[in-house]
Amino acid sequence: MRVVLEGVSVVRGSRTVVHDVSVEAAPGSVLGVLGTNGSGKSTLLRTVCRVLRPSTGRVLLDGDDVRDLRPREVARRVAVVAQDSHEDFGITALESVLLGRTPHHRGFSPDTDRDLDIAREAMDRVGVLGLAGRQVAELSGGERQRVLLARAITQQARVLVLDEPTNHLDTAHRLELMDLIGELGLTTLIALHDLDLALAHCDRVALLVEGRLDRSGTPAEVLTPDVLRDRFRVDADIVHGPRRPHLLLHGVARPAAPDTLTEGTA
Ligand SMILES: Nc1ncnc2c1ncn2[C@@H]1O[C@H](COP(=O)(O)OP(=O)(O)OP(=O)(O)O)[C@@H](O)[C@H]1O
Repeated sequence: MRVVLEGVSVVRGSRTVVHDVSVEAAPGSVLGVLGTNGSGKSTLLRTVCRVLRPSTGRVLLDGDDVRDLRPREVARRVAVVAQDSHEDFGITALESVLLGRTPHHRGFSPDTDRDLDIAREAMDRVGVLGLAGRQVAELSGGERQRVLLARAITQQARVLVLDEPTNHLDTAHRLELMDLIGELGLTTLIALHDLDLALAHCDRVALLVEGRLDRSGTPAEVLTPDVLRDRFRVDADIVHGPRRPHLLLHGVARPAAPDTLTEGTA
């Protein structure tokens, strides 16, 4: 499914926090949404699942404006793993994952054996089947994050929206999650702070700066040493390892010397 954002602006409170962003994710591709804290990544992603409405512009799912789709239809097309979700207390991990089947039910019909099979298979794929009977409230942050991913897979949507899904994960689970996203073959929009993961696992990336699209392209086109210094305040290089490119971080970029800053203004 193709996801197209056309001139999307979003107002939160009294401020416009996303300005006129146009970006596209091709069917089955992984689009990384990058930017420093507060640059508007979560806000932009929330327009795709219609949690937030653009004040101007539109979001198209295979050509259909999400505003014209009923909530159930949006949920059938788009699965979301939000940042630090605190829902689901008082239920088990399996019950939480089964909530992913809700858009496929009529009214309050009970879960079927097929729903259970789909949920268990997703949990197995994400490596959390062993947690099925545990209370969500008792899980670690990383375990809960993986349960939420299993729920998103259980939803069987063709678009996956992930807001910082690697936040709580240890190194191996981070890499496994990014590999799994690739294997799922869904159109994926993913907000990431880990630029090394973005470099290796995204087909394209969109860089937001203060709510505006600064640039987009392949990770190698966007994540150049100049952009890393100017937009992320880090000194870094891209190095090519045997299996994939890596971001080699040297440290925080030093601010430009005062004489450089005033150059040309005297
Ligand atoms: N409910 C709200 N009301 C007003 N402003 C908000 C609200 N939620 C977020 N903002 C502001 O919108 C801007 C973008 O926030 P957003 O959460 O989209 O950024 P982000 O890039 O996802 O940040 P982070 O990397 O820190 O998660 C920020 O300046 C934030 O303070």
